[in-house]
Amino acid sequence: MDLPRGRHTAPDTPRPEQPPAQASARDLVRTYGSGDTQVRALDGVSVDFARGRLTAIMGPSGSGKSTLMHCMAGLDTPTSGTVVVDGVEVSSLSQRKLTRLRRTRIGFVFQAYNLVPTLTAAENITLPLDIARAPIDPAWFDEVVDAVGMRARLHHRPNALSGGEQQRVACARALVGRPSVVFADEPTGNLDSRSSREVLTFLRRSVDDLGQTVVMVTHDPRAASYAHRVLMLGDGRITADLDAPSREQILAAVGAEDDDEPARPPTGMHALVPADEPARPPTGMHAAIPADEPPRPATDAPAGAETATP
Ligand SMILES: Nc1ncnc2c1ncn2[C@@H]1O[C@H](COP(=O)(O)OP(=O)(O)OP(=O)(O)O)[C@@H](O)[C@H]1O
Repeated sequence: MDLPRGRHTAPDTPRPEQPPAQASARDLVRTYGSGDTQVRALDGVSVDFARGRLTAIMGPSGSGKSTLMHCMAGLDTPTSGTVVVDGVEVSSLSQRKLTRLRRTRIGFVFQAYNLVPTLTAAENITLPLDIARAPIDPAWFDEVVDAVGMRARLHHRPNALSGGEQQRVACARALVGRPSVVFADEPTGNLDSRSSREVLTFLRRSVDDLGQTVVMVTHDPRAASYAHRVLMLGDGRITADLDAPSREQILAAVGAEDDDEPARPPTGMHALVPADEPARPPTGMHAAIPADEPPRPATDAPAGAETATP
């Protein structure tokens, strides 16, 4: 295979330095349609997503990025091949068990934030757990909320939040159930560069500081440079596998020009929290949810809370 220059390995080469896989695909094929119009969106993809790593998936439009992620997350069914998430073979599950897996083991972040407009930020964050009737760990809720810097905005509804803030709420919602893997599909696609940096910094910190495993589809080399690893797809196959590439290496792999964007911001879990944000209250998450708020029907669940959709 003709891989781009840089630190790379062939896709199927064992990666001894990697921690154990949290999610894997073997010989994944996904075709759509039949006959002359059949599209082979995935053409035999085998990949391991290591635990505690941020992996970016890049590639031209139509190369199979979303299809790969949807198959990994149990949102699409492969034509052949296997997907294993957290030791469970996703591709063999019944619909009921698949729904349960998505609710409890997988977090989602989409380009469209998919927040429920009638709920506050705090309620949106806990929505998947509420629908799944799963317990909420107040300390973890606090940690996630502070990590995304949304402490001062917990009572706001989405229409009172900026796009970046809404996406940070969506990130917190994806993480609050401590999923095995978070799948993020173009999480910065609707954001300006500052908000993108905030969301990407959080996603990277969620891996480095909270031990999360994140797989992110992106078109943006700058976004991909936050990843520990970048996979390139082309025509439904993995064409490059880059370890901790620089933005220059990513740009070379995608054949794009550098646009001189400033370097990534300083790291640090709480770097996102504005300096003027008030100190967090001593109480746990229940202080964040108004007592007079009516219970939410399960039908409110947006696509982003799909993990919790019955
Ligand atoms: N539901 C579907 N029915 C038919 N064809 C599909 C379907 N979903 C995806 N495809 C086709 O499969 C191929 C891969 O699509 P996919 O959305 O995975 O690509 P992508 O790399 O995510 O593209 P983009 O960057 O534009 O989102 C494309 O040719 C697409 O048209």
